[in-house]
This record gives sequence, structure tokens and C-alpha cells, in this order.
Amino acid sequence: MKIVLSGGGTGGHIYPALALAREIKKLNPEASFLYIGTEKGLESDLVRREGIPFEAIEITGFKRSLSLENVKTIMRFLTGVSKSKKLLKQFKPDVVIGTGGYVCGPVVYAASRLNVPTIIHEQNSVPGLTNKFLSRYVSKVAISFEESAQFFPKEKVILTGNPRGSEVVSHIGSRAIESLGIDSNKPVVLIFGGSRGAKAINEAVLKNIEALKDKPYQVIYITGEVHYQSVKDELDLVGTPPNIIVKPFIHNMPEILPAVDLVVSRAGATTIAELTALGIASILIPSPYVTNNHQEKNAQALVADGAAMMIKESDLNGNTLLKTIDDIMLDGEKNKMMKEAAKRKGMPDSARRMFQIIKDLKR
Ligand SMILES: CC(=O)N[C@H]1[C@@H](OP(=O)(O)OP(=O)(O)OC[C@H]2O[C@@H](n3ccc(=O)[nH]c3=O)[C@H](O)[C@@H]2O)O[C@H](CO)[C@@H](O)[C@@H]1O
Repeated sequence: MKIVLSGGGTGGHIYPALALAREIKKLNPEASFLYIGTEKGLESDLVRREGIPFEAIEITGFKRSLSLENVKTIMRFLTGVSKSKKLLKQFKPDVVIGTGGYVCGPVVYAASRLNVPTIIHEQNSVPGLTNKFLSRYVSKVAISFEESAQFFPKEKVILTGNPRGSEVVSHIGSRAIESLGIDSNKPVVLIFGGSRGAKAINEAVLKNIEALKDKPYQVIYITGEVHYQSVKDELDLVGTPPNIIVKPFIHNMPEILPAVDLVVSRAGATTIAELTALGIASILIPSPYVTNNHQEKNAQALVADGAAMMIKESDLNGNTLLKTIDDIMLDGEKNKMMKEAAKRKGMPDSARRMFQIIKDLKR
């Protein structure tokens, strides 16, 4: 079985593709993969680390207003389609799967023109432009939330959840967290701002370094690669207490997450799939800078069921953050109820559902 994967820009689009590849490898060791992404996106690093053959095309997104840039984008799209066609003719995939981000536009479109079966995976409840455009051409649309079905051709939609949910569940019981210097017998809070880090979250955490020192829980604090140095410089002035571990990025997140009691993060859809598959309580701070404010909708779905608490970025400061963490971490019963509520929303069998679609299309 030969599969082309494409999706990129940020971790939320890349990790579902990588999780699916890992699961398919388990179920079908003969399967081979080619990943088509961009050099600029996180995928060029994350996919190469995974040892999956990687080819790059150039593409940018459409601006919402009329501009000369959009003419260039159309040119890049057309060049991307012709390069993708070349790559696809060489690799001869059975199925091409796009997991969102601009790059899968030309790749999946090219595949559909060559009559190769195609699937797009939508992580969010409100789809992005690329997936909406591609849904006209693809064979199947795999969705993660019932709500997004309305945006796609009805006959193509299949609810699968997000394959990253399956991956994190396969690491339950892992003690990898100890390699970070964490005592696995004590409660753990994990703080991060999506796959790229978030300045607003970093600022709120930095205001609390002193106060966190005496808490009965440990903190893993991921700054995001681009923010690491500036955070480190500030921490060097005040000193980092022993119960706080600071990292720029964690590559083995699926092995770390099962041992975490509370996550503080943005409300990206892939993060939410992980939280619900594992049943982890969360404080969600939606990014206000995303299309249609979709992260707030992602967060609200969990808040409504008691699985998460939400702090809007406009209300975020050192005090609100610390108070909300303490509300959950110092109240064992509340933490437990949030975990149970999160778990009820999880879809841990997503990768198998996706694999079934692939097998059906291959026939
Ligand atoms: C700004 C933006 O456009 N964000 C979008 C992007 O978010 P973003 O890329 O931040 O995606 P998510 O929050 O959905 O996923 C982040 C992923 O990165 C992983 N991770 C994070 C930090 C780390 O150190 N190590 C690590 O592995 C998380 O475990 C998770 O798997 O894609 C999501 C899924 O389509 C969307 O819902 C988000 O709105």
C-alpha cells in the first residue's frame, strides 16, 4: 500500500498525518509513504525526524482582501499542481490524504485530476478555506466534529475523529515524563501555547514563577521554539524553581501527555483531540487570531460539558491564570470530574476508522 500525505504549516495539521502513518505502519508493515509539504512549514522538520520521505513544493495562502499577492498565490498554486503531478506519477500512490493547511491544496487537487483516490481530514468544527475548496474534488471527507459535516458534500462525509487521539492513547502507562526530571507520583500541570507557542500565555506564566514555587504540583512549561530564548533570559534573572521544567518544544508529546493532570493551552483542534482521548482536564485560552474565531468554538464545546475552563486572551493575566490553575489542582474532586467529562468526548479509535476508509478506497 502506497500513501501520499500532505498537510502543514503548524503541528495541528501535521501530527494527525504522522499519527495516521504510524498506525498504518502497525496494521500494515508493508505500507510506504511520501509526505509532500513546504520547506517553510513545521512539517519540513517534523516529518524528516519521523524518517518519512519528504518532498517540498512552494505555496502561500490567499489574503482575504484583493491584492497582487493573490495573483502570485494562484501562480504558485498552478506550479504546485504541476510539481505534485510529477511527484505523484513517480510515486504512484494508492491513496492521497490531505490534513489541512495551504500545502495540501495543490497536492490533493493534482491527485484528483490524476484519478487517484483522495481523502481530506478536517480537525476543526469550522473548516478552513483549503479543505472547503478541496471537498468538491476529493473522494471522502473525514471529520472530527459532527458540526463540520454541514460545510461539505453530504455523501462524502465520514466522522472519524482525529488520529492523534489514537496515538496518545497507545502511550497510556508510559513513564517518559520522568526523563524530563518530573516525579511521576506528584501531580503535573503542562503549559504550552499550541505548536508554535503563544506570547500572551508566556507573559502570564512569567508573572507567576515566584508564586508557583511553593505549589504542591509540578509544572512543565513549553515556551514555543521562537520564544524560548527571551523566556530563558527573563527566567535567568529570577531563577527557575525546581518544580518548573522549561522546554522550547517537546517532540514526544504522546508519551508525556498520559501522565499529565491539567493542560493549559490554546484551543487548537488536535490538542483537543488529545485531551479528550486521554481524559485530561484543561484550561483553554483560544487564539483570537484564527479564522472565524474557531478556537473559541473548539473550547466552548469542552466547557459546555464541564471538561475544560476557558480564559479569553483579553481576560488573561498572571492572576486569572494562577487562580484558575489552583481552582482545579487544589480541588481533587473537581479535577477528577473534569477528567471524566473530557474522556466522554474522546474518540480513541480514529486512526482505525481512517484506515478503513483507505482500505475501502483502495479496492
Ligand atoms: C494559529 C493556528 O492556526 N492554529 C491552528 C493550528 O494549531 P496548532 O498547530 O497549534 O495545533 P493544535 O493545538 O491543534 O495542535 C498542536 C499539536 O502540537 C503538539 N505539540 C505542541 C507543543 C509541543 O511542544 N509539542 C507538541 O508535540 C500538540 O501535542 C498537538 O498535537 O491547527 C489546529 C488544527 O487544525 C487549529 O485548530 C488551530 O486553530
